[in-house]
Amino acid sequence: MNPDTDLAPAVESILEAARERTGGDEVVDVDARSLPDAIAQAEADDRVPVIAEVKPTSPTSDGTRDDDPVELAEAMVAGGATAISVLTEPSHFGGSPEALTRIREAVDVPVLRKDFVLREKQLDTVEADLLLLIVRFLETDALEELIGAARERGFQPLVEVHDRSELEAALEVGADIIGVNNRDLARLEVDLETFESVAPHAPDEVTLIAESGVSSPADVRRMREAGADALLVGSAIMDHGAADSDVTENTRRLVSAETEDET
Ligand SMILES: O=P(O)(O)OC[C@@H](O)[C@@H](O)c1c[nH]c2ccccc12
Repeated sequence: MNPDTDLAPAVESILEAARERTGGDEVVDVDARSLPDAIAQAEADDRVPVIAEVKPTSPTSDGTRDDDPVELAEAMVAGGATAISVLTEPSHFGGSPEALTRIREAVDVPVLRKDFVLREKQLDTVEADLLLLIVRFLETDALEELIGAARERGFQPLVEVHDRSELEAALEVGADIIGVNNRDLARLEVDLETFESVAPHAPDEVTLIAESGVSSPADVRRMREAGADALLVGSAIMDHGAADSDVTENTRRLVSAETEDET
């Protein structure tokens, strides 16, 4: 959309690092686990569909968790997570493609690769079920090409938007899994109203995900009432400030937000 304008300094430096990174040489061929199927299964079990994120740290988190990523992912699945998101960005999020590969071997839910993908070459690093593409960083033509290239390799593209015009751009190029990021990439502030204002403009057949800033069962219910098919939650589950925080319990609390009346 407006590549590289008005971004927070941390985001600028992440993009700079991403431009330097290339993927592997072997074109991957993924047999993807379906996110819509996993969401339907969660709904059938009365679990709120939560995509729990393994994020060792971030530019906005108040600490770093150096737990084994596989143990974290398994703890999230034990808490009822529908899918796992894994940050593979190394410079600001403490992530790695290897961690994702190990997690995908260890769990049987869909796994999202969360990174700053700018070029097709970056797609060939690692097999994942879903691949994040961020509209903000990509011209429409590049977005369309990357969606095609991702699908050719078997990935389900999850296209991230932040406002209505980005949503229109995503729909125009055929995105069918769309995440609305409540965090803006200019000031890095979170506002759940972002999802509420964008969601009504998405057609029903799109799988719509509320991303970022969901920290309590009340937030979960608020996003679900606004039309979220699933929620993407990192910080509230990782709880970076508390190294011994129970990731399974943190996940379960959000997953059961519609069946237990905790606030
Ligand atoms: O930790 P939170 O506020 O629950 O947010 C998770 C996830 O939405 C966030 O990590 C995220 C959303 N879009 C991104 C793009 C790149 C890196 C990270 C992200």
